[in-house]
Amino acid sequence: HDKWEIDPQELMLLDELGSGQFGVVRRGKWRGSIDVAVKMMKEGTMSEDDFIEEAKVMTKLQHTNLVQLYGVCSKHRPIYIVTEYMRHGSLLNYLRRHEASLGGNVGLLLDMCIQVCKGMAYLERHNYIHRDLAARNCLVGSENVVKVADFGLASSISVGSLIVNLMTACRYVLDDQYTSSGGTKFPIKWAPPEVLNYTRFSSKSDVWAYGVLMWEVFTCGKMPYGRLKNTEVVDRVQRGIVLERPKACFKEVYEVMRKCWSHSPEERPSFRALKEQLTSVSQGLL
Ligand SMILES: COc1cc2c(cc1NS(C)(=O)=O)=CC1=C(NCc3c(C)cccc3C)N=NC=21
Repeated sequence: HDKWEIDPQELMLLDELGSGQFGVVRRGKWRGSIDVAVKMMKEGTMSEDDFIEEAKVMTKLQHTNLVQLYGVCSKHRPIYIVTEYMRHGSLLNYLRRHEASLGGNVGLLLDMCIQVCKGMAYLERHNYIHRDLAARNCLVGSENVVKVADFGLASSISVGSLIVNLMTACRYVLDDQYTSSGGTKFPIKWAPPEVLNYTRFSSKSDVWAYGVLMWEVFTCGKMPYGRLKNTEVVDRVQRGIVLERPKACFKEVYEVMRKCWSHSPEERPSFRALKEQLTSVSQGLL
């Protein structure tokens, strides 16, 4: 990926952007004026190949609703991945910080969902599975632009998705964001039955997670299933109990969420179909 190699001399690193969901990320300036975000590979937490793999996946995927890769600095350690800078940070933080102004604005909430849906429809079209879609893994830029990020685990369905499934499971073990004492804290609350039971990831398991993301958006960042323990959530999901309708969410939109939570993956709409449904609901609003 020499095409994607960035000269570290052209990068000026600024403040840290929180070492939360995305690992250690810092704001930066590239060639003096371009705002960027720089993710450093944490030594020893994940293999270098996985880190470079994430960058490789990002070089293949370009869409207005996917966080755009600018390049990598792989000639020194730690390795850097450089992307466009999203000034409002994660969608989850944005929703929680702006509940007052966003709460009543159903049109804006729906528009954010549609933007994520467009990014996911692009991944679906290119046969990539995200595997960890949630509001914490989306980023917000100027003018309420929302982009899907952290598709580091995305992989093409054709290429050994079983291996990636196993890797995914281990990543959740390795990555301290997902482990807690005693067992891995797999993002249970965004996982459909077939993932909970057989780690069978697909674009339709991404659709289930997208339904939960819609619920996060319309509740302005509430935790799905509140304080229920993971075991209780697994039990409910397997018994077909789904999240309740958020107050801010009117019936047509909730109906779309519910379809994303169909027990069998085949009954869930594709992202392509979701995009049509949600845009027509949104036009009905105007
Ligand atoms: C303003 O606040 C932020 C802004 C960003 C941000 C986090 C915050 N703050 S926080 C933690 O949400 O509170 C992460 C990024 C990012 N890309 C991340 C990225 C890189 C660099 C490499 C590979 C993959 C990915 C996803 N572009 N802009 C921002």
